[in-house]
Amino acid sequence: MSTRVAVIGAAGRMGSSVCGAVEAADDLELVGRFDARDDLGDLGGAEVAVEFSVPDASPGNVAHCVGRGVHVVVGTTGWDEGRLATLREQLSAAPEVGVLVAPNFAVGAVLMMELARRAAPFFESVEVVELHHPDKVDAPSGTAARTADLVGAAREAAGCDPVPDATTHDEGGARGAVVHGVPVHSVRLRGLVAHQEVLLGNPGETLSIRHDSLDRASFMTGVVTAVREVSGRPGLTVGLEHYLGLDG
Ligand SMILES: NC(=O)C1=CN([C@@H]2O[C@H](COP(=O)(O)OP(=O)(O)OC[C@H]3O[C@@H](n4cnc5c(N)ncnc54)[C@H](O)[C@@H]3O)[C@@H](O)[C@H]2O)C=CC1
Ligand SMILES: O=C(O)C1=N[C@H](C(=O)O)C[C@H](O)C1
Repeated sequence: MSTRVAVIGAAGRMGSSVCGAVEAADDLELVGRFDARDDLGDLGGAEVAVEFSVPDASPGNVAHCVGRGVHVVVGTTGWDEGRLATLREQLSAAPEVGVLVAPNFAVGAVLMMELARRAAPFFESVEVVELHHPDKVDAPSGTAARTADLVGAAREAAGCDPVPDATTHDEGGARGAVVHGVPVHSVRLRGLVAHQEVLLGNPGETLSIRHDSLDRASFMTGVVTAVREVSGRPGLTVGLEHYLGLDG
């Protein structure tokens, strides 16, 4: 029996790739493609929805799915703590439904975040540089925000000092955004897809942890894995690492 899948944001860069990946999988059946202004209705009878739209629309779309008992795999950015708390409440009324919110579905990016989290307490300095195609509407990227959060929390738990920085004049914001005490810099450049480097420094040494998504194919294995597993993981999961056994 195939799993019936709907894609929300289906006309977009990610949504159209996901439609192709679902169609190519023998055990999945694409039953609905939805984009802006479409009525999600019964989601074409889907058991699982995949949501790659825009940050402002994603919470409403996910709530619609949860309200109809449809499991959801969410890749859209913008899921801050407030939005996640609201989703947890919605899920408490539908305890059988599984939702995965993952800032990045590329296996290498998940490993980059985990390596950065583990390395961060051993270094005085840490900064994140994310680089993306110029059609991206949000900055910093969801991956960079999540990385900085994980790194900041790990440093806090280890009792690290704040990253050293003598800057007193930065009228133009050249030192970037600061997320959980970690400077984050965003580059938008034609020709790029999705890239990130975590830079760590100590006296006399640096460590760079870099991941490059050269094609949206990099996200599809993670998305398809999540579609297959989400119904067996009720409640809210944040991060693909939990589906890959990297959370132990
Ligand atoms: N988690 C991950 O691994 C990845 C996440 N992303 C994120 O996924 C999101 C989408 O990225 P792209 O596909 O590159 O953007 P895109 O702009 O190509 O596609 C977004 C699509 O959503 C549609 N849309 C707008 N409002 C909608 C609504 N109310 N309901 C349904 N659809 C609506 C748009 O018409 C468009 O077709 C972004 O937040 C991006 O950061 C992107 C790549 C990987
Ligand atoms: O918009 C993109 O392209 C991407 N968005 C996600 C993010 O903001 O982290 C994941 C990946 O970086 C590609």
